[in-house]
Amino acid sequence: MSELIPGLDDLSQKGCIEVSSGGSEFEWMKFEQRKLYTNAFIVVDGKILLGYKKRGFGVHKYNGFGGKVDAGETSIQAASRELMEEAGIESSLEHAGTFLFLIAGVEWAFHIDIYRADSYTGTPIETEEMHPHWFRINDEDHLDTPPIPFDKMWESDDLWFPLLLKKRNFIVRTDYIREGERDVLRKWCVKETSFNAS
Ligand SMILES: COc1nc(N)nc2c1ncn2[C@H]1C[C@H](O)[C@@H](COP(=O)(O)OP(=O)(O)OP(=O)(O)O)O1
Repeated sequence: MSELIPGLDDLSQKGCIEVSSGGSEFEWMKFEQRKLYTNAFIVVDGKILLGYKKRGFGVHKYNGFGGKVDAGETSIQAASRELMEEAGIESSLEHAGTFLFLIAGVEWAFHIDIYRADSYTGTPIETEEMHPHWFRINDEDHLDTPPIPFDKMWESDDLWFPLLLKKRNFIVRTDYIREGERDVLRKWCVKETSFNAS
C-alpha cells in the first residue's frame, strides 16, 4: 500500500492506486489551517474550456474557473457561482477530485474541490477575472484548436489532467516553494480513487 498523504482524508485513500509521486527526499510541509476553494472544468466534444487569469492569485496562467467557498455556501454552490461569475455559464457539475496545495510562505493550505462537466448552458464570455479559451484534448481531432497550454498552467496540472479527462476521480497533494518570482513544485502525490470510468 502507498504512503497516506497527510492532510487528506485517510478513508478516501483506502484502496487507491498511486499514479505518481515525487520529491520523496523532502518532508511534507506543515500547515495550521486550510481554506476551501473550487475549480471547475468544462469538457465538451473533445475540447476543454480554460480561463486565462487576468488578475490575482495565479495571474497569467490558464486554469479552470473557481475561487473561494464563501461562508454559508457548499462547495458545489461556490463552484457553480464562480463558473457564472468568471465565465458567464451554467453547468451541472460533478465532483472530480480533491486537491491539497501548499506553498511556502502562505500559512494556510488550499483545499480545492475540482469539478467537471460535459455540458453547459449559455455562452462563455470574458469577465473581469478570466478570459475563456477552448483547447483540444488530444491530437486526433480539432487540429484547428490549440493543445492544452501546460507551459502556461500550474506546473502540477499535467500530473492530474489525464485523470480529469478520463473521468477518473482522484486526490492530489502538491507542495510548492518560491524561487525568486517562480513557484516551483517540490513534492507531490497523485492517487486515483475510482476505477469505474465510463
Ligand atoms: C498548484 O496549485 C493550483 N493549481 C491549480 N490548477 N489551481 C489552483 C492552484 N492553487 C489555487 N488554484 C485555483 C483555485 C481557485 O480556482 C483559484 C484561486 O482562486 P482566487 O484566489 O481567484 O479566488 P476568488 O474567490 O475568485 O478571488 P477574488 O477574491 O480575487 O475574486 O486558483
